[in-house]
Amino acid sequence: MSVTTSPATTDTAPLLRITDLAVSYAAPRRGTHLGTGAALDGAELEVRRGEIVGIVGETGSGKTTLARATVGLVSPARGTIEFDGTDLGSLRGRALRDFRRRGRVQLVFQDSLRSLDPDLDVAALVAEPLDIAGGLSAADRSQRVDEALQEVGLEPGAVLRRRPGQLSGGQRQRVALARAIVTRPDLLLCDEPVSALDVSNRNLVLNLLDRLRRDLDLAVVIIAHDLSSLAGIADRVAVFYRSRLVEQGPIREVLESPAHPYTALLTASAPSVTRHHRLRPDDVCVPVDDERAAWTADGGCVFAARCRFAHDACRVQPDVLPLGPTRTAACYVAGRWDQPAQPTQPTQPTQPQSTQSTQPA
Ligand SMILES: Nc1ncnc2c1ncn2[C@@H]1O[C@H](COP(=O)(O)OP(=O)(O)OP(=O)(O)O)[C@@H](O)[C@H]1O
Repeated sequence: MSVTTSPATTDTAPLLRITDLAVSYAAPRRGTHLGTGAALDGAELEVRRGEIVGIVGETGSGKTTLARATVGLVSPARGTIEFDGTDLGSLRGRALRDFRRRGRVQLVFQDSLRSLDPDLDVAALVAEPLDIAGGLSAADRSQRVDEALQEVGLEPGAVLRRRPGQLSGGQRQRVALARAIVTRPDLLLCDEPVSALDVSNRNLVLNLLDRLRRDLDLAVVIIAHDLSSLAGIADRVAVFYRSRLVEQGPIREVLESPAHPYTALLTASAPSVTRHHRLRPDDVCVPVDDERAAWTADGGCVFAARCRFAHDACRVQPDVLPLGPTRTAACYVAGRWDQPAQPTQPTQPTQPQSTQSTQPA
């Protein structure tokens, strides 16, 4: 697919600002800190109108939890989620109900076959969020449904009376998107929107998301397992590992010179999207080390067990530190893996060197 450039700039205020977000599905065990068993710990994210931000990380790293917390499906244990200047955690009662009803933030679930009610036809599925919002005449409601379907490239007459089981995977994903945009949201969170699709449908859906953010001035968050589905479409990327944000920045910079060893591992595992360096997984990873795995369990760096560059300092989880105006990483040796880690001090903010020059011998 075509490579896009960011229409959003960092000068504009973020539509979504997530700060120090922590979520735990189970109460922390006595005497342990939240990090032990937390689904998400200290997540940060900013998303602007017209911007696509990718969230990438391995299974269980907290990506879906971040999206679920943003739409209020799980409650944070700590941190704030600010949307268009409002702290969503401060909303109560009627204000909260009104916010949810308006559908300004929509989540497209990972599996459209399971998330769409199999007994409803497309007309009812797409109209449902409008019915929750209320206030539309039958004619307006039907017009909005038609418009949303056309916007995602579906001919209303051909699909309105079909049920999810009578649609192809690509069509179902489009219906899920039509349902999400029918309320004219400002922010769309898409959880693995293309992971169940074949390559041609993947590109169609990714291109569609790209067009929607432009046509509708949407802020879009795309959750993915792999960098390759984000490379051609996202403006920025946030990388998660084991409930932690380990790196974020403009996607081209992150791909060309990953600062965190885990990001480097991801890029090394996706050579099709990183023409610019010669990293191999073994350059950043070692077989899991039990001793350093224990560091993680005791509050150390979440990546220490696999990291070729782990150092004594990594017994303490590094904070997310700025590497430049638009880039952060949580690593004591971010992008400077050929230099010794500081035993007690985190690295000072610095631009990562190009990966070529940090290539381990
Ligand atoms: N409803 C739940 N109850 C208990 N634990 C949960 C629940 N949902 C997720 N978790 C746990 O929280 C952690 C983060 O899960 P999450 O689904 O957010 O990760 P993810 O990065 O989206 O994974 P995937 O890519 O597989 O969807 C995992 O350890 C997971 O097992």
